[in-house]
Amino acid sequence: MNNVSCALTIAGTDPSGGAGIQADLKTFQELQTYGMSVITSVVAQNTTGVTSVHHMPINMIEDQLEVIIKDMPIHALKTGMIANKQMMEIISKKIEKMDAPYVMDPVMVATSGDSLIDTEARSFLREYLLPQTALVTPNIPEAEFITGHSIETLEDMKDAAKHIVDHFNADAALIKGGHMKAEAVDFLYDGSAMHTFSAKRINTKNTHGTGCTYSAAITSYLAKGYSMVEAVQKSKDFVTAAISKSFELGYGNGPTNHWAIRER
Ligand SMILES: Nc1ncnc2c1ncn2[C@@H]1O[C@H](COP(=O)(O)OP(=O)(O)O)[C@@H](O)[C@H]1O
Ligand SMILES: Cc1ncc(COP(=O)(O)OP(=O)(O)O)c(N)n1
Repeated sequence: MNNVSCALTIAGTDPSGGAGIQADLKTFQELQTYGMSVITSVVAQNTTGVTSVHHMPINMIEDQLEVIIKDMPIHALKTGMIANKQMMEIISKKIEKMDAPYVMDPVMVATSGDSLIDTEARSFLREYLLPQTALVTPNIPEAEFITGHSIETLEDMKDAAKHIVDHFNADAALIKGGHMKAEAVDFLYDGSAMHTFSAKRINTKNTHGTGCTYSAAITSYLAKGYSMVEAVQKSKDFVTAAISKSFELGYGNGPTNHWAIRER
């Protein structure tokens, strides 16, 4: 009987290696979790932006999911880029068959400003996928879209986390503060308590894939059996270290460094 923790990512690709499936699998490996992946879209992008996108046919997404469900243990899973409603419908159906905590990274716009999801899918994500989540991890713009409220202050962030849990039935919501000017502080509401995770803001442009890395780390720790609060705290430490040791690669927002913290 293997005692390895297995994590699944359902997301798009990033050939530059900083975000998407590539960032997720690097993070799973760094955190000693067996990583598996289902590709939703092939994205031609680098640290400066997105050139083109090819969406997988729905039957290809369904078949990738089915071959994993039939054969492999899934101890936790995450979703990243899911570009349209048809993809969300089939992914939602398959997640129902997985008895595992589901972390949603509601990827909508890349750091470069390029949109990664259509408007119909944004609404479907809110109405149908959110209630299936153990945790949703929006950044400020994504949380503003989900709640329909503007977020200017730390109190607004806390209100948004509570609103998402109370009104959209996510089990927990983690509002990430990278887009705020102050410290890098995030708020987790788990249905009963508000938890704060903060770190010094690091002066860098290398934040390509931070959200992907963060949600993949949380998925790893959940797969390993940590509680939600423990998983978020350990992942916050991981992503902060990754940003602080990020590489100067590319002419745009460079990638974070996934071997910043290695648990031995
Ligand atoms: N310059 C920074 N210094 C330290 N932490 C940061 C910085 N930018 C973002 N973070 C942290 O990285 C994580 C990702 O947040 P954010 O960048 O807001 O999400 P996304 O990458 O999805 O836009 C959060 O924990 C956030 O607080
Ligand atoms: C395929 C794919 N998924 C997600 C992203 C988002 O990455 P990035 O643009 O760096 O934004 P954060 O991870 O920091 O939220 C992407 N670009 N491509």
